[in-house]
Amino acid sequence: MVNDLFPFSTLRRYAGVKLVAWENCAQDIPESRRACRRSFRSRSDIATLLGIWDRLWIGPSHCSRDAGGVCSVQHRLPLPPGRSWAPAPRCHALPRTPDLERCTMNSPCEADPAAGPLPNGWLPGLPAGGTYTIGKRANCDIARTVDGIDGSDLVTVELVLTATELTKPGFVCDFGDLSGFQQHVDQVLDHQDLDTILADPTGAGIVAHVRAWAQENLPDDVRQLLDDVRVFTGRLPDPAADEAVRFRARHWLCDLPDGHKCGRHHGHAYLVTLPDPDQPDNLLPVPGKLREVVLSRFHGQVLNTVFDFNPTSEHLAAVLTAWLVEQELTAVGGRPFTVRVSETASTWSQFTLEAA
Ligand SMILES: Nc1nc2c(c(=O)[nH]1)N=C([C@H](O)[C@H](O)COP(=O)(O)OP(=O)(O)OP(=O)(O)O)CN2
Repeated sequence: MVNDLFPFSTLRRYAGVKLVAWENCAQDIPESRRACRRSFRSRSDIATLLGIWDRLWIGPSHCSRDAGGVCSVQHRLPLPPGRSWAPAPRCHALPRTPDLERCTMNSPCEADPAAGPLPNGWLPGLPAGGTYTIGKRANCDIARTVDGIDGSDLVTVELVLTATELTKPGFVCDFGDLSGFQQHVDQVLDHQDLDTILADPTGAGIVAHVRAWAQENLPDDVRQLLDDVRVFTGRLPDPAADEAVRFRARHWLCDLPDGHKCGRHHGHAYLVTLPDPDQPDNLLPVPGKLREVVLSRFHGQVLNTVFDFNPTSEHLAAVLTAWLVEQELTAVGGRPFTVRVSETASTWSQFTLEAA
């Protein structure tokens, strides 16, 4: 009967990969809220799974066969009459699983013989004291006159927010809370002649305009975190090769409102840089050991399986800062590095350890 509902041939397709399932998730089972994660790998595991199949939720939402490390069945099992499915557990802390099969974005899971023990001290955990800073950028193409000369250009406006305590796990505030900023720049400044819109169309005038908008329009709790408004003129240069580590990885974020796009399983082309603590617009060369650890441990991975915390860019910046300290790698003057992690062209997060 079980085989009719969920043919063994279907299961066999997954026999070589790690199968993740959550037990006790059916709505009519009292302990369903305690989503209990189980892994099934071998044929005999799958026999066990068949034995308890009607108590399983097998999750389609976050993992896929090529997801990197954790793979799960893509469809729900049919239920016997009278049983109903609970909603999929949206977020679950997966344990750190360094020895999982490593999957690249383009190839199916296969064991990586080179994946030895994790580098010494990895992961150090999240540091206790320090400052988290996030930035959200919006671009506008503008015409203007500055000192009687044409000053038309591409202008990037950046909101900078700072916190020493994260409000929700991993967030200074959700970048989504700043979406009104992007809309304002798009609607009011972008593709406009600023001479007709602002009393002062220079960088200082744009900063004053955006600061006033932010004071009036950001949600109260977000406004309190606003530290700076910055304006850059012209195309921003790409960091030099030795000043950045680029990696691609997948994740989903917990503690976001229902329907938020970042709660879905998605991926980013990440950029890790080390701003000079004295001159944040200058980047320091990335130590080879940091490059190595980021590429070997993050690239092509599902970050939720690498960390046992919400893999926001703030958290990534913080653990990398802590790791550099643990490795005794320091910035100019022997000070701890500040690490910046950027998920998208318009967002970044960085962490600076509290001065000892
Ligand atoms: N404080 C944080 N908030 C969010 C993070 C984060 O790491 N820290 N991450 C995300 C998502 O992963 C998302 O992909 C990036 O955020 P988003 O604002 O949506 O950035 P975009 O560049 O895609 O901006 P759009 O204005 O939506 O184009 C969410 N929040």
